[in-house]
Amino acid sequence: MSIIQVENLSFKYSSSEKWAIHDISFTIEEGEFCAIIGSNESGKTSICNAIRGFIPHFYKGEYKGNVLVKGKNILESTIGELALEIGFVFQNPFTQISGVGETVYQELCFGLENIGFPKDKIEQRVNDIISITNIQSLVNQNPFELSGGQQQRVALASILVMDPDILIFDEPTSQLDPQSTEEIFLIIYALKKQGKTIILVEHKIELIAEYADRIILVENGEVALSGSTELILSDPILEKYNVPIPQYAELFHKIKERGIEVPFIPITEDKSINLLFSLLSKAKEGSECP
Ligand SMILES: Nc1ncnc2c1ncn2[C@@H]1O[C@H](COP(=O)(O)OP(=O)(O)OP(=O)(O)O)[C@@H](O)[C@H]1O
Repeated sequence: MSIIQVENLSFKYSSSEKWAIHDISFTIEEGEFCAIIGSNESGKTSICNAIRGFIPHFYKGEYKGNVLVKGKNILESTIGELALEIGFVFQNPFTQISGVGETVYQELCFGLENIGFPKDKIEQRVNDIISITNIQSLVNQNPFELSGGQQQRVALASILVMDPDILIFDEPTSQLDPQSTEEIFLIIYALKKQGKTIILVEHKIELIAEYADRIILVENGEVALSGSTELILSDPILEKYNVPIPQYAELFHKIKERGIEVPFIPITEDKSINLLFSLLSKAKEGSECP
């Protein structure tokens, strides 16, 4: 059974005339890293909100279809119950930090204390997450006095202490510099390796190319394309949806246009280098022929 099943889902916010999500269906498998891409206002955040249950529990409007998480319809769970299954990391870490504690450490303990997690196990859990998110040096600081990148790691840690099986990231690095962005992606990838199911909304196509297993491309509230990351991101059709193709794929399309035979279009640095070496050694062999 798929961990997430979205069946003929449509949603129109009560304040809007337009369907934000229009009759979409897809499934996400346990342990999969799925990126949701698409142009602005295409419906990416609304889909995440629907999986997390914010739609229709918090955002009201016209709702059709079903979202099942681990086989259970989200309409049968409260937002609080869904929080134990699905962690949601927002664009702006500031909104995510509760501020109940004066230090990062207290902030991280808060969620667990709130659900009555055994007191003797809190310390171990919190310390594990501090190490995964690499925030050892921040534990005694006030979370509101940290940089954006540090705050995002604390926000992420506060979600991870709850140990949800599914993690949704909605443009988690849009306000971060390249180094903090890379750090967040490395953490997300480590979580995937631990078996978490990851859903990521992100515009940074090179990072999606590097890390995601699968892509769902959304346009006007509908699923326009869905498939493996390599298949979707190597296809120039992406530009029709205002999504750039990765620079490596673009380069190899140009090489192909010049008449050089290219066996496949790579989307990552590693695969591009390997392919380049193989093309060069073929060319060398050809030139050495008598
Ligand atoms: N709270 C809301 N109330 C009313 N309409 C909304 C609300 N949130 C989103 N919408 C509308 O729903 C549609 C889809 O928006 P959504 O934010 O889901 O798209 P998105 O692809 O995540 O956009 P972006 O990339 O710009 O963040 C848009 O037309 C948007 O104006």
